[in-house]
Amino acid sequence: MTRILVLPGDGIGPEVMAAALTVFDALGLSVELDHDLVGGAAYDAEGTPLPDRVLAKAHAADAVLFGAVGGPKWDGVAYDLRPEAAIIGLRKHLDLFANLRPARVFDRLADASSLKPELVRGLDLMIVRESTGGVYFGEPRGIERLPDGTERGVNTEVYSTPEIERVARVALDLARRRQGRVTSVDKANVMESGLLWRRTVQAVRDRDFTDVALDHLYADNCAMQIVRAPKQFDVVVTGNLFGDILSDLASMCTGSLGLLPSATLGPVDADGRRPALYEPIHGSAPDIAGRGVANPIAQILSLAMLLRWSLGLEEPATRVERACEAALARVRTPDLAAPDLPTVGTREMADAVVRELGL
Ligand SMILES: NC(=O)C1=CN([C@@H]2O[C@H](COP(=O)(O)OP(=O)(O)OC[C@H]3O[C@@H](n4cnc5c(N)ncnc54)[C@H](O)[C@@H]3O)[C@@H](O)[C@H]2O)C=CC1
Ligand SMILES: CC(C)CC(=O)C(=O)O
Ligand SMILES: [Mg+2]
Repeated sequence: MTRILVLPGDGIGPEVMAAALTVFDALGLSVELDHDLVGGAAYDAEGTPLPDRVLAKAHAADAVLFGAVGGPKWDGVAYDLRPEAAIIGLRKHLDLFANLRPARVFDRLADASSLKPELVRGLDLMIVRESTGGVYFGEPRGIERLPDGTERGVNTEVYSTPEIERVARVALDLARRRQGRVTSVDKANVMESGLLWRRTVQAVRDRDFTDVALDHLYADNCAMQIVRAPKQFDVVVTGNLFGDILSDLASMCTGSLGLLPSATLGPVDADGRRPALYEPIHGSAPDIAGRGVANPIAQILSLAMLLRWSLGLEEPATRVERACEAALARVRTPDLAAPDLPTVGTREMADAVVRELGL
């Protein structure tokens, strides 16, 4: 039987996960769920944010549904034991190199964006973020004490040709099934890793994807362009750090960070299996955790991506997405509060989605 590993994590993670599972239950699919600890919850219980047991289950599962990890409680913990090491570790161990972060504006939510409705209405932007390399993983790293008693913090941005090629292929291939345009984002003007990024993406396009239009932007300009005219973009492909930042930025085109799901995909193996993890792009939101007010839509849409990408269940995936849009036309969590609509909590939002599933 198909098996999904469910890892709620910390802060609002368990709250939005419970909401997504309410929707999952309502679909009545014959899929087995296995729940386990990750992040700060696992660190507190077992002294490690990513127990070997959980990693083994993640390898064996058909897909992982992940909530969020982290929080101020663990600020003093060493990086390799911090809650965030769980998501970084899962990406690395499962070789989940392509993090797909779609920012779509639901018609009824165009007014909820921080930008003018006409700038965002109809927006369908796909950010493809490389997620197993770059400065989050590069060596050397650390904080060292210098002879004069001051300290120096070091992180290293590293990308190799194969790492860039494989994520470029994912982005170019996706564009083929969309509007046929990719924008590659780097800082080639000041960073050698960026120059290699730019040359390599261009070479992949020129060799195998001549039907796809490719252009290049510096990351600072791209951030400005996303706010100025987001609809100019189709697929954006970029490294780990820029993709992390630009996707949070893009979320506000849609109205809230609480709306953006993601899929993180690994390489397809000889048996046609592809490791994959699905999670909202937001974090554990400690400032609102425990109050039952978090927006669960990003987590629910992550479930929809899982159904489509890992289980091939296109129809239920589309049904969940449509139900989210319909529910948002009726009720809102506080992050998207509208004067003419009732403001509800996480659980009520999930119930509203279930009501719209049309089962
Ligand atoms: N993949 C993961 O597990 C991630 C973990 N983190 C971790 O999460 C913790 C908090 O990080 P922050 O910088 O505060 O980022 P965050 O994404 O958790 O929150 C940023 C802001 O957005 C709001 N927000 C986020 N999700 C929301 C939702 N579903 N509904 C309504 N409002 C929402 C929060 O209340 C907060 O004001 C840190 O420990 C960080 O390392 C951050 C990003 C991703
Ligand atoms: C722990 C961080 C790298 C997570 C994050 O901000 C993200 O993946 O968006
Ligand atoms: Mg982030």
